[in-house]
Amino acid sequence: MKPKTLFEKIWEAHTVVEQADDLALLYIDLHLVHEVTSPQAFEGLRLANRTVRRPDLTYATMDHNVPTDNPFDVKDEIAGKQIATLEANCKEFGIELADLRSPSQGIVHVIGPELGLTQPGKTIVCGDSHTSTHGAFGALAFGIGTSEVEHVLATQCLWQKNPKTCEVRLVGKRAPGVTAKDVILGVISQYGVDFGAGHVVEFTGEAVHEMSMEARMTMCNMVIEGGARAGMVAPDDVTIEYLRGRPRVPQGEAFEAAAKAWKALASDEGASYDKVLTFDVSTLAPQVTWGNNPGMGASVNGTVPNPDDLPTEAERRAARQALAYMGLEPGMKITDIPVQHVFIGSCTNSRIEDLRAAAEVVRGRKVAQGVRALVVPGSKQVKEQAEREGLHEVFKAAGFEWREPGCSMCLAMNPDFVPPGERCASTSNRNFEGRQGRGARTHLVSPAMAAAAAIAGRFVDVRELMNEAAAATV
Ligand SMILES: CC(C)[C@H](C(=O)O)[C@@H](O)C(=O)O
Ligand code: SF4
Repeated sequence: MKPKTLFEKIWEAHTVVEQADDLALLYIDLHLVHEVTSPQAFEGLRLANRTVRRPDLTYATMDHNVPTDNPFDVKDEIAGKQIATLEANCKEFGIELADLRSPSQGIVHVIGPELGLTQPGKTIVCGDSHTSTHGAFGALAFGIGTSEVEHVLATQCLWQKNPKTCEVRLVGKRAPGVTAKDVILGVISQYGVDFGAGHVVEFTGEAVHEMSMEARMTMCNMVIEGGARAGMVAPDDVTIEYLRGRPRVPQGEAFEAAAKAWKALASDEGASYDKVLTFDVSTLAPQVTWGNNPGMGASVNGTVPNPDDLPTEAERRAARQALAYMGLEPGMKITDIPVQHVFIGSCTNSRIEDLRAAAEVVRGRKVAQGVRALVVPGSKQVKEQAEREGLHEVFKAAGFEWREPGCSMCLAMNPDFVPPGERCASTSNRNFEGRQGRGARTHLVSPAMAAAAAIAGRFVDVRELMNEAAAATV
């Protein structure tokens, strides 16, 4: 039998019918829904007098619009309407909803995995581009548009063009202080924001299998910023142990049987990909983006590039425009860039491990004068866990604000935003113009690097602070 990739196995198992021109009708195992991209989809169902085909495979939450200081105090009219509409739609169509009072509420890509809804081998969709996050479990997970949301609600199926496959082989061992966020930023900087266009990426190699599920999720979350359709990691023991005992996974014997099937999903020896890239993580330093796409990044101990040095006219033009927007000079040291805002949160980096890493850097230190720093846990469960571990006290004692779960400052769709011309060290995934507010200047970093920037008031190599901490404990 021809060896198959993880992607091919899932794709074939879910193809209901195929069309000659590379189109397949896929069965969808899990449909996640949030308040921003669902209202018209439900309206479409109503107008056509349709019901939701599989409410039991559909799960909704609210995250984008929720104010994270007081979730119940929604002042914005559109936000309030979208939240109320989701509530009404879930009731009308019989869909389970993690609403603002639910202990399960949080960012859609954080709660799917932690509830165990996300499982290896599933096809998972959501009207949201960062649905790729769930691929960390060896699922085929991708974002869809609102008309597709309606199609899946009505039929539980979706037409998809057969994508190509791309292996991103991670080689070497990461140095301490270099995180999954740095790896994915490094990959996108090296291979460009469209390296994955038309492809489903599978991360392979020891460096990814050594990673925790949280770290794998960070990588798969951001793979779409490299243009990919989805990201995946083959299920292994780390995957199985993360899922064991979660509320929505099979329990007991059934779990063991499922685990066996999940492990068999891994790409077969000798399976081939349409494209193979390798990335050496051993020489990587913590990354900081300086521009307006996630591929415009540099090592923290490097400099802002001089646009004149770039190879193509298009790159030179893009870099000039980015530097003008970002208010940066060519050749300046990354560590000379000051920050006024620090945001630790988003579906990229708001899980418990992210908060632990940031708290480790912050412990016993103070946020620099003039810096506003926010920690926004990705879900109620992350928040509770962090509070059980006392992380909130570490953050608050240092001068951070400790918030309720939501997308928050990741995008300016709720009251948390960065004012024009001000700069933010952000653990989110997009640094586009205006992403965190009109005129806001976003620098993407890991949670540890964001925490270090909060303490120093500028970008610093977090490894220096880690050494200090280590020295202090000897
Ligand atoms: C609002 C939503 C449609 C959007 C997305 O699809 O990604 C948002 O989550 C984002 O990160 O920009
Ligand atoms: S946290 Fe940011 S990237 Fe993630 S779903 Fe929310 S807005 Fe999109």
